[in-house]
Amino acid sequence: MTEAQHLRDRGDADSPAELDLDGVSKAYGDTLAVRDITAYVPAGKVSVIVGPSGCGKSTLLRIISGLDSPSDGSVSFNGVVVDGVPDGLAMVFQDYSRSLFPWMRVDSNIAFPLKRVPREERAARVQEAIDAVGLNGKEKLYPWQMSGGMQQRVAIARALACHPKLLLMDEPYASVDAQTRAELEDLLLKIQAEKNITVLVVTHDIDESVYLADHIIVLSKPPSVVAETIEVDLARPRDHVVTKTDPRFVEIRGHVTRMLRGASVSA
Ligand SMILES: Nc1ncnc2c1ncn2[C@@H]1O[C@H](COP(=O)(O)OP(=O)(O)OP(=O)(O)O)[C@@H](O)[C@H]1O
Repeated sequence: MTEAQHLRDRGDADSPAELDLDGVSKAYGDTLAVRDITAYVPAGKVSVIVGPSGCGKSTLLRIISGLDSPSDGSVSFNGVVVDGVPDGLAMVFQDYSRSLFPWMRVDSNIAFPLKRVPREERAARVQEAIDAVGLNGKEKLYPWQMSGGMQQRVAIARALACHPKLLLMDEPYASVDAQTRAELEDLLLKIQAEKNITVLVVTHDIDESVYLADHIIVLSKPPSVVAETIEVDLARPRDHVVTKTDPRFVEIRGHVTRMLRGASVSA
């Protein structure tokens, strides 16, 4: 068996990551933000977390990314308990204006996390990421010379250049207009299918959750638990008109809406 095959069999090479959340709780002083969250994020799929405001979605992403630690329970990344930022994880935040460096051009912003990668490979990865998000010709612009949607493409390209096995996205499209949001949703689905990455998205937008997801993790009111995990059995590739008029889409959207509005998401 070659080294590459060995690594791949262990899930260490190009294969997407899986995540296991086992009884995760997080308290901030006297405030219990999440309690006993047990959930599975399968490899090579799009999982989406939805829940009422303040239910601890961002807290969970911080714990998964190793930026914060749980008060109880654990998160495993490919079977290894997370106790720091795992290799193979990249994150995209809502606020691109704070995550991109305004004094760096697009190509330098994308190359920034690749400092330890040899120069030729770094250039190839930057080009590959630019191609993936359709930023060709914009390499030498500064972020402030671009629209919000284009800036978020830069942030996504920077994450992709790291060749992530898991892409975490915290409300990634909450700051762009509806048309751009739809384009970026399709871009994410295209990239996820082409590159076979595990994607975990937090969103407030119920339409977006159903449109993107293979499965949706619905959190309850705080202190939060998993109220339900919903398998989204809609065909891929998805399309904003065809998918959103599918009776199954309407049914799942209605179910998630009722869960978020109703008593069924009470803890
Ligand atoms: N660093 C912190 N210190 C103290 N309390 C915190 C901290 N971070 C989050 N919290 C509290 O934990 C709870 C969950 O917050 P969190 O931001 O994770 O929820 P959320 O679901 O992402 O919220 P929203 O939907 O409004 O974005 C809230 O009560 C919040 O005030």
